[in-house]
Amino acid sequence: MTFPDLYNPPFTFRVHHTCREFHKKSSDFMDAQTFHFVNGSSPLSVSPHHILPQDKRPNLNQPPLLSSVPVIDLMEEPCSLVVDKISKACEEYGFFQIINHGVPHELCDRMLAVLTAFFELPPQEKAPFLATDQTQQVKLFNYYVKSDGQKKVSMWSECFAHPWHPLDDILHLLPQNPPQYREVIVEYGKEIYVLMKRLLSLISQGLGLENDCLETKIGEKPAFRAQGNYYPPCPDPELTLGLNVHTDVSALTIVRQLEGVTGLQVIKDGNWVQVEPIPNAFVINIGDQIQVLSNGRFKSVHHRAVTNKTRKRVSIATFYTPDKDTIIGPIRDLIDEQHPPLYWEYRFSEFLEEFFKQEGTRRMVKETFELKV
Ligand SMILES: O=C(O)CCC(=O)C(=O)O
Ligand SMILES: [Fe+2]
Repeated sequence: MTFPDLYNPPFTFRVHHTCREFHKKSSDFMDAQTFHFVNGSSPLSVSPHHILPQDKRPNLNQPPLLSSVPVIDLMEEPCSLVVDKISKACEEYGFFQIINHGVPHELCDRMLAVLTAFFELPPQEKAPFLATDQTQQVKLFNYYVKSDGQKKVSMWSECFAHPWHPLDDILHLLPQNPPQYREVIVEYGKEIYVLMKRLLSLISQGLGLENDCLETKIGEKPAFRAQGNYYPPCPDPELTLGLNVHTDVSALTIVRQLEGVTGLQVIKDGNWVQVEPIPNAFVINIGDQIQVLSNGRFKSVHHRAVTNKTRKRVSIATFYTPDKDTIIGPIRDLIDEQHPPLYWEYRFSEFLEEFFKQEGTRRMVKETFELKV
């Protein structure tokens, strides 16, 4: 791969100067934000605001990653076998991939295509979506890591978040360009909704609970948030990350990743394991809330996205998360003398408060709610 002769720095927007019309006056969040467009350019070197301190770099030269996460065929018979495999994967990896899930392949391709087209619009066209406060329904933003001295290092990615279902009330807030964006996310959201419910049922059964137990515990008004992630080729993948090491705050996450490009990695026994992009598969991961509900039996595992020199990567994560007023704690049926509760019961808003407090760090949110036994 050769890069263009000219050094072409990523486009930077200081939100409160450039997009005054989106400025919400009293927002501290706003003053702290500088957004870095990383698309559309292939710089010869990584600019300083993307360079991680030594101890936070990905260290890609480690020995090759030997295993990948389990791949589960949802059509396999009998269904009890599928339940057992999911249960084992949730205990051992916190991640698995599914095939034969019933969501049309071409719809998923279209979803990633419109997302890519959106990210590849000129910066000026994306500027109206730049995040100005945490509560914004539709927002374009970068994740960052706080390095020593609290300096913010942006990840080598752009993220675009908005609800994925139901969309009637917010459709007008979603991009008009590319023109198919709205219809595709509506269609995709409907399919993911069915799949999400099916997975929650299988995971409940894997815990030995009633089919609808997890769905009921997560509550009647779950939040359906989607996050598109765009990782352009990076001149020096050793210096930066696409997404910092994290666990998902959700109950459950369904990720679709572009075929043919690796990047997602998961911690397994202290090593980073690559989640191979398999044609027409979804990556499923347990979020913090199911870890707590299952009393620690199913794991919400640290993962990250690394970059590469030659190929862009795109993914969309659809999260299923409790409403802020929902009370979350270990499910009573999973507690007995051998399995004492490992977590306090909390209101989900308390969890979120802690989550935002730890912004920019390698978060340890659920650990804050651990009961010390
Ligand atoms: O790009 C990926 O595959 C990872 C996405 C992810 O972990 C997230 O959005 O939380
Ligand atoms: Fe994630």
